[in-house]
Order: sequence, then structure tokens, then C-alpha cells
Amino acid sequence: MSGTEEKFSLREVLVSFKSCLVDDDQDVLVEHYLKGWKGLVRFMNSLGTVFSFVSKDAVSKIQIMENYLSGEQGERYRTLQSMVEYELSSNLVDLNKRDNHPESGCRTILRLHRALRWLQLFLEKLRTSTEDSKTSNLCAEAYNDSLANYHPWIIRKTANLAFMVLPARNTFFEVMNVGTTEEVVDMLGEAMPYVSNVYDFTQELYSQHNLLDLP
Ligand SMILES: CCCCCCCCCCCCC/C=C/[C@@H](O)[C@H](COP(=O)(O)O)NC(=O)CCCCCCCCCCCCCCC
Repeated sequence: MSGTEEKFSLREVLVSFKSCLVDDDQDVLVEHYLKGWKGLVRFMNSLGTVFSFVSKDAVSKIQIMENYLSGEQGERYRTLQSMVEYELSSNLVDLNKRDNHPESGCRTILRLHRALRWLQLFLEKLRTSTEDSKTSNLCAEAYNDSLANYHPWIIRKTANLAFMVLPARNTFFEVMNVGTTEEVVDMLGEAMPYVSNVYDFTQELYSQHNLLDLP
């Protein structure tokens, strides 16, 4: 990280998933969801350029969503529920193959949603890890049990190579800038339910509308 860049704590990033949830956890604010992702990408960038291929893809998906939010129909994209209703009722989603709407909000959020499952698994592994656990193994296990199922061989291979250069657990925790190991573990315990609630809500919404396999 460059000296001029302000150090930030992963606590704020993870807690921003708390502010996503509205209406008694029955909806997710897109703006806050994207804010959470931006913080995560910023954290990932601080780990080095080896993840820039991941970062690029995440940034482009965040950008697609921000364009919708600031566009003419921005109000329709305020929450995930309103986005799904609007895009489906206006036939703005390619349901079977990428065609006229290759970058719908629904399919873009689905990609981030699948990545959120990886994050959930990885954070839980970090939280319950021991001093001799290898961050690279935890990350690879979480990836292989989730996101990898949607990626072609070449991406899986590249991702697994990149994981190998992840810093050791101690350094990784330091970069998180949360405090001692105990504080990191406590923070993860505190933040995980928010990430899980956002994940569960989105999963349910997409499942209700048969959107979990969007091309
Ligand atoms: C800390 C280490 C970070 C490791 C990141 C692990 C996730 C590995 C994902 C590999 C994605 C490779 C990039 C390409 C993806 C796309 O092909 C693919 C499909 O898109 P398409 O349907 O439009 O073609 N895109 C996706 O699946 C979306 C990927 C979004 C990844 C966002 C990852 C953000 C990671 C944030 C790290 C924060 C770590 C915090 C830990 C305490």
C-alpha cells in the first residue's frame, strides 16, 4: 500500500454489509451492497497486483451497477427486490442465453452474490483457523467449494495459483488492520451474520424468481 493511501480497517468494510439490510432483513440496498464490495476490492488490491485480474472483473461489475443506479431508472435499482421486479417485468433479463441484455442488473448481481458465498466460507475458515493454518489453503478450499463451480478450468487454475502467494495468517490479519488476533476473531464473529443475512436474502429472492442460473 502506498504511504499516501489512508490505512483502512476491514471492520468497516464488513460492517457495511449490515447497512445493506432494510425492511427487517427483507430487502438489500444496492448502494450499500456495492459499497461493501468496493471496500473488499480495496482490501484485495492492498494484497498486491497478483489479484488484479479478480479486481478488474469485480470493479467492472460494480461499475455496471453504479451506472444503473445513477441512470434514468436509478430509483428502480435502489434495492435488489425492486431491481428484480423492474428488470423482469420489463423483459430486461436474458434468461437462457446472453442476448439483448448481456449485462442486466440481475445477472451482474448474481456474479457478485456467488462471490459472496466464497467470502462467507473464507471468513468462517479464517475465524476458526489456528496459528499454523495456511491462508492460501483456507482461501482455496473456500473457493473450490463455491465460486469455482461456476468458473472454467483456466480461471480456476489462475485463481489457485494466485492464492499461493497470499500472506501468512499473521500478516494477513495485520493487513486487515483490526487489532490483535483475538480482535480479528471477534470482529469476524460480529460481522459474519450480516454477510450471511445478505447472502441468504439474495439467495431466496433469486430462487423465488428462478434467477440462480442466469447466463
Ligand atoms: C483475499 C484473497 C482474494 C481472493 C479472491 C478470491 C476470489 C477468486 C475469484 C476469481 C475470479 C476471477 C475473475 C473472473 C471472473 C469472471 O469470469 C466471473 C464470471 O463473470 P462473467 O459471467 O461476467 O464472465 N466473475 C465472477 O465470478 C465474479 C468474481 C468477483 C470476485 C470478487 C472477489 C472480491 C474479493 C475480495 C477479497 C476480500 C477478502 C477479505 C478477506 C478477509
